[in-house]
Amino acid sequence: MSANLLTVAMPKGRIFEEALELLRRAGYDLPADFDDSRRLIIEVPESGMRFILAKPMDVPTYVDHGVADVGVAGKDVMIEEERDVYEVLDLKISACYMAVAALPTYDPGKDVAPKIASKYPKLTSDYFREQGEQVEIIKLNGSIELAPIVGLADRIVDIVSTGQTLKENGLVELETMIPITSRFIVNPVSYRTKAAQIDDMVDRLAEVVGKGETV
Ligand SMILES: Nc1ncnc2c1ncn2[C@@H]1O[C@H](COP(=O)(O)OP(=O)(O)OP(=O)(O)O)[C@@H](O)[C@H]1O
Ligand SMILES: O=P(O)(O)OC[C@H]1O[C@H](OP(=O)(O)OP(=O)(O)O)[C@H](O)[C@@H]1O
Repeated sequence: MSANLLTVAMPKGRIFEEALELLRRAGYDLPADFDDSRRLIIEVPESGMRFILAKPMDVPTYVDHGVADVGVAGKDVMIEEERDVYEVLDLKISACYMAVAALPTYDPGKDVAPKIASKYPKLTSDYFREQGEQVEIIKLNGSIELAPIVGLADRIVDIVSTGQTLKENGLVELETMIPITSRFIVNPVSYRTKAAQIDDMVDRLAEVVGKGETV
């Protein structure tokens, strides 16, 4: 791998397509078959970039360790991971929010230490500590809405986008917690050693994000 390329950690999955579109609108000439394979490293030397395709939750880890110079990560992941990276730009893509939900029959005053299921144990723990409520957190890796239905948890903390998953599983939202969008993140050392390349990328992205707002 050539060392002078800017390494960009991209989240696979939901955010990927929107992030790719943003990069293209920012003037990066990315191959049409960019996302058509199982390759995890894609070099685009003509744009001076190398992309590494990671699980969304892992993007800040790659950037923190400096194996990626920059990356794209959801605000949810940034809060949960607490990595030593700079969050330099709100890309305003993949918007959703974090919420507390439960079965409609659930009585919030009932339990001393209610069980809260979530994929985000740290975010959940911080939130309830700030609320002054003692809770027991049950970490799950997905299908969070299942937990209250089968009696594993009293409430859940999860991402809501359209609200369809809550609705189809008969859950109701109790509290809206945090609005989420994807962020452009930078490794602090890279920000010094590759300042020109990174500043240019931030400027170009900021330009299209700004334009997007007025459409
Ligand atoms: N409806 C949504 N559900 C989950 N994440 C969403 C949603 N809308 C936007 N996002 C953003 O997408 C990111 C998650 O992407 P994605 O669901 O592809 O990955 P994942 O959670 O690792 O999924 P999986 O474990 O199913 O592979 C979140 O960090 C969040 O910022
Ligand atoms: O409000 P909605 O538009 O329905 O989106 C929210 C749902 O999408 C995500 O789940 P995902 O599809 O990533 O599956 P998972 O439960 O396995 O994480 C999230 O965890 C919610 O369950």
